[in-house]
Amino acid sequence: MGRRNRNVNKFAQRKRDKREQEKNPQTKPAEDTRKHYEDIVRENASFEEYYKAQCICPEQEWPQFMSALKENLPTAFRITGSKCEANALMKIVKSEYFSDILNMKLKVEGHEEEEIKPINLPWYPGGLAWQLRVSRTDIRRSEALYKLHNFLVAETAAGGVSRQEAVSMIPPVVLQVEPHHKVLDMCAAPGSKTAQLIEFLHSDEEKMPTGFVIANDVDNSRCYMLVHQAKRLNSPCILITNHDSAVMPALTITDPENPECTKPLKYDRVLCDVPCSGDATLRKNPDIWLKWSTGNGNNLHGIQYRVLRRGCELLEIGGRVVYSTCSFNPVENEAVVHRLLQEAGDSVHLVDASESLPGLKFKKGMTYWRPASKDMVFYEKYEDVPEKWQTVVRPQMFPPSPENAEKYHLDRCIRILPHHQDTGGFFVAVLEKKAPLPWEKDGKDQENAESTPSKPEPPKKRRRMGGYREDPFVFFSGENEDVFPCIKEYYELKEDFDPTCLLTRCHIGKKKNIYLVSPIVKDVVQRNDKNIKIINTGVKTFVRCDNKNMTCPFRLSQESLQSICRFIGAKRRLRILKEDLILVLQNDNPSNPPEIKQFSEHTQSLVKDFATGSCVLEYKDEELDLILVGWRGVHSLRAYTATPDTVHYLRLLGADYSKYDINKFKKASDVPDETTDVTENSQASEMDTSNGDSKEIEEQ
Ligand SMILES: C[S@@+](CC[C@H](N)C(=O)[O-])C[C@H]1O[C@@H](n2cnc3c(N)ncnc32)[C@H](O)[C@@H]1O
Repeated sequence: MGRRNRNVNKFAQRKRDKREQEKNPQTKPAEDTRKHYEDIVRENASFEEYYKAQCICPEQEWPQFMSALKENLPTAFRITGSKCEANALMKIVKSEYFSDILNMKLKVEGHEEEEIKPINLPWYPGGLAWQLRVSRTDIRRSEALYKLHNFLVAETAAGGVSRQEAVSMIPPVVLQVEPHHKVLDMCAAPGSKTAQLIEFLHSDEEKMPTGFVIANDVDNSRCYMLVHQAKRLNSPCILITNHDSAVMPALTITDPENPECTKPLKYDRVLCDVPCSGDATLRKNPDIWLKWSTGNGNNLHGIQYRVLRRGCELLEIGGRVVYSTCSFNPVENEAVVHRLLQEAGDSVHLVDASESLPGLKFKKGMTYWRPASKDMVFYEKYEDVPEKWQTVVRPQMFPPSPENAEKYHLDRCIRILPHHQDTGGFFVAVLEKKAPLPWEKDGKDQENAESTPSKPEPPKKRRRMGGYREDPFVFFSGENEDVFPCIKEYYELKEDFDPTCLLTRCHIGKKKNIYLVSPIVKDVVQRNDKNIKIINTGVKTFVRCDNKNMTCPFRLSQESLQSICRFIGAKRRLRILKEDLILVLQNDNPSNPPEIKQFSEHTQSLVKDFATGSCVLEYKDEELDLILVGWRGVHSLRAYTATPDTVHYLRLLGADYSKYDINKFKKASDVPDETTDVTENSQASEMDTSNGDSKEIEEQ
């Protein structure tokens, strides 16, 4: 897995906003909505009454709770990518960015001067996550912080940093994903937690994980946000599906002990980050102050329970489910967990996950609460609920009786309140499956059937599925697949490379892009693509490039270089010096690449007998181990990187990238001509986001 990314959906969003505005001039443009957010009065009497009555926070902390909730949310981010790149970036962050702002105070409109003070989140593995005491908007609007802002934007685009709310990072941490785990993310879009799951899956960088992540969402258009996330992380071990997870079909895989047979796919890890009222995100989404009502939580309890229940059914015995929401409401939280525990008997237990979150302040889960109807009447027991509310306030929403409360250990749930450590609020519960669920034991459940001989699928009625029809996933048949022999020869692919893990997205016609998946993902796709709508899988590996100076019609793509590099022979690899790598990166204009005579003697001698065409550029020192897609032209050598990646590598190499580091507060006339903005205002970076793919190959 590597880092990489594109800004395309931001660009596309702006286009959509513009089109929407043209169609419907009443629609407020995004900037207006932001202004409107600032005008919102951050108060809601029902919200206060409801949560005071639930005792969600100790009485003496109530003022701090409410005042934290009314503040804007601090910025948080994680450093991502391979271990050596993450370590190098961490050093740069601390020395170049944080040293500048450590004692800086920022005057934010309408507030006292604020210290920015970066805080390392003690509970995040590897110390890779940080929080700054200023909001995203404050960073964007402050000239004093323009370099930090540029850094965050460019590294987010390059995949070196992920901006994510601090508390939202918790569920993947407590899920404890390992490289061999089969993971299901049931409600995954837009995918910030999926990204973490993939990072944990790839924690052993030496090997391709034997596990995988299925990222699912019911909303077809939101599934494309997941595609964007997956592309950023370049993993061949992810599959994006589009289904209602409350009725997620049981998929099948080949039984490894009996390859002639299939068995039901059970997951080792399941994340249920369910749809919720979102009232713990009030700091980020102040419009919730305007529309908050008890009805929201009550209406969501049912779907939240069904998703969790299905998650537990699909879980392997011994496996772990994490249930999370960004809501404070016990009806959406403890009540859902309690309902599941009650029905599951001894087969599912709540786990105390606090040890895996050292230094995190939180409140233990509640064992008592009172559901309320929309008119703010609170009920002690279901029998008190008037008939007209009985379909809304359901019996399963009530807490356990005092004599039963202890056995469920609801206090093992974790509730984070905004004043605990100046974050958003959050709820998380970790459950383990100890035995089959009571309704799985009767043997009637087909999904639990043992290994069964695989037979050809009977023709099925094609279900109508939402959204566009996806292109097919067409796997290579093997060594003899028409284009494979020339690829194998040109890149000297090793014998252990399995060509059947390559696929294209068309049955007929010239193959254009060739994608790679891991063997287990191939198995899941091949066995199930008629049972579930698969939106996307595979990482772009070879791209058609019919070029007269290359004997193979396919060049490498940066996206899968981390996965495929170990199979590529010495014939197509160039280990160049630091100064030469800097030279290609600083001269990334495809129409004017550096000529071979400009390189060091070392590199010139390597290139002398090196055939023209696509290749791997390698650079290694005590700290860095970089691989980039390159192109050896007749007279030139260049890297095939998109602008954010170019900046990322120059930054890691300690080279000059000032031409990209624009101070947008300066007048255009003050900025030298050759500068190229890589911040979010730059159309250049947004368009040029395809890892160099959009740049035509020059040939001399
Ligand atoms: C809280 S968001 C998930 C956030 C996501 N896990 C992340 O970290 O970026 C809830 C998601 O659940 C999806 N959703 C709602 N009902 C669903 C269902 N029945 N099955 C699957 N997904 C559902 C929504 O479309 C939404 O994208």
